[in-house]
Amino acid sequence: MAPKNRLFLGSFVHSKALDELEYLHNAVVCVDTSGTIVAVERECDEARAKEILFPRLGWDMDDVEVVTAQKGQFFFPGFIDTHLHAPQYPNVGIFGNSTLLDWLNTYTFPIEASLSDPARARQVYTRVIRKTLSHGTTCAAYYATIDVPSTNLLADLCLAAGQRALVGRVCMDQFSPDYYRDSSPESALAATCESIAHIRRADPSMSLVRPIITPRFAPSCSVPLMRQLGQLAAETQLPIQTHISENGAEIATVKKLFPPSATSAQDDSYAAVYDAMGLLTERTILAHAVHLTEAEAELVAARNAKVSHCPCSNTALTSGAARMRWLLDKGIVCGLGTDMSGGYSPSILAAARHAVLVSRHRAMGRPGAEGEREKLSVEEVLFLATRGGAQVVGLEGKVGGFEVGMEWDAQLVGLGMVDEEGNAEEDGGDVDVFGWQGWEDMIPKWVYNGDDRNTKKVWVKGRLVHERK
Ligand SMILES: O=c1[nH]c(=O)c2nc[nH]c2[nH]1
Ligand SMILES: [Zn+2]
Repeated sequence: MAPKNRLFLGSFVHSKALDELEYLHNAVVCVDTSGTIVAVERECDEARAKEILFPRLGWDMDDVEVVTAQKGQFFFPGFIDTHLHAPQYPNVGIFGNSTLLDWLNTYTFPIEASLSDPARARQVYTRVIRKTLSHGTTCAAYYATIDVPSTNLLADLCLAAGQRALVGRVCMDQFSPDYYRDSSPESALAATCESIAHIRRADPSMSLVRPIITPRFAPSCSVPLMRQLGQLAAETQLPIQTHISENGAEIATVKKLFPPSATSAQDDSYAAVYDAMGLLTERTILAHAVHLTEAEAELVAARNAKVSHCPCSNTALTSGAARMRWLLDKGIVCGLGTDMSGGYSPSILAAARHAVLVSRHRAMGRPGAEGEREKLSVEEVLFLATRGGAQVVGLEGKVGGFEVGMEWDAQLVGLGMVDEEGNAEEDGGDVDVFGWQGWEDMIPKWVYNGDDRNTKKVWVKGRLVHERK
């Protein structure tokens, strides 16, 4: 069915600034057939929209779909997951007591290698896309595997399902098992180019799905491979994603594998290695950044590289508690990542909640103003989940908020309004709200207790891509 112009009515909530949400009540948002927001009007209803907006927009009165947020419901921008591994989805929740390097060998490389089976890849990727959409993730920066056909399949499936995505074929030519490793830098580069070409053919305008250059992390990439990928990024201007400073043993490995004599880097720090390889750019997404030194953070900030904060993963793998306030104070653009399956949850709402809690753990033991400053607020983590994420993936101005000219990537959130008999009027999951509670109460209740039961409908670029039955 051809898309219609759409009129969304009700309450809209989005980030205005890092620490400020904006509430638009009794508002309307008009979205045209291309999925672009063409009008936003406060204190307006359907009749008034038809009277004043439709003539201006040249819209046919009788050919518009109307979507109304009911009591206890509101529209919120779609979440952006700035870091996750699609092939690891079957392993969510499975990590035992492992830490990064043994987790990779025990759990992660075997599951990723097994996805060269096309039937399994289709099954897992179909599921991970549906699952993340059902949690309100309208855009995801995916790592696939080293296998080209299944990486391409992931991009195709995102496109078919309507999920906005960056899809990266993983590069790794060392420090990995024989059964799951690129045979040379040249073959890794060729395979990457093959996948890039496929994704570009699949979505020539890159309106929904884009390729992303993906050196797994420094330890698993040789110097020649990293250099070639850096060159490719410079030539193509494509984004890059990788991991940085997640875990102590990993950092020690980087120092051992990449002395400045091998890289011509200014020192043996993790960030300096990427910088010397041409991989630290304004289009680079660095996952974790838990243990960056002062000098490294300055370098990341100077290069305007972005950070994906993955608090569920960092806690699950006992990697550490990222210093988010410190990174933000340096002006480093940050977003949130589930990092499935280092992270155990497909939900960015869960990542947001965990980001708040990790920041409180950082605050403990730091009495007074210093500790207070560590704490992230609900408003801040919702910014990271939406507008911050959009900046991280290079889509700021296009998604992450409700302004004219932006695309309608949104979720309809529904909370459980409790009636006078104590019954919740609709299935609000664990989020019961009472009539006397205001929006400033409802939003934190959603962040702390919400889940996919509250995600009623999800749109990407105006297309309805999930509806909770
Ligand atoms: O969280 C992580 N997940 C991974 O798959 C990975 N590979 C290298 N480093 C990693 N960190
Ligand atoms: Zn990761």
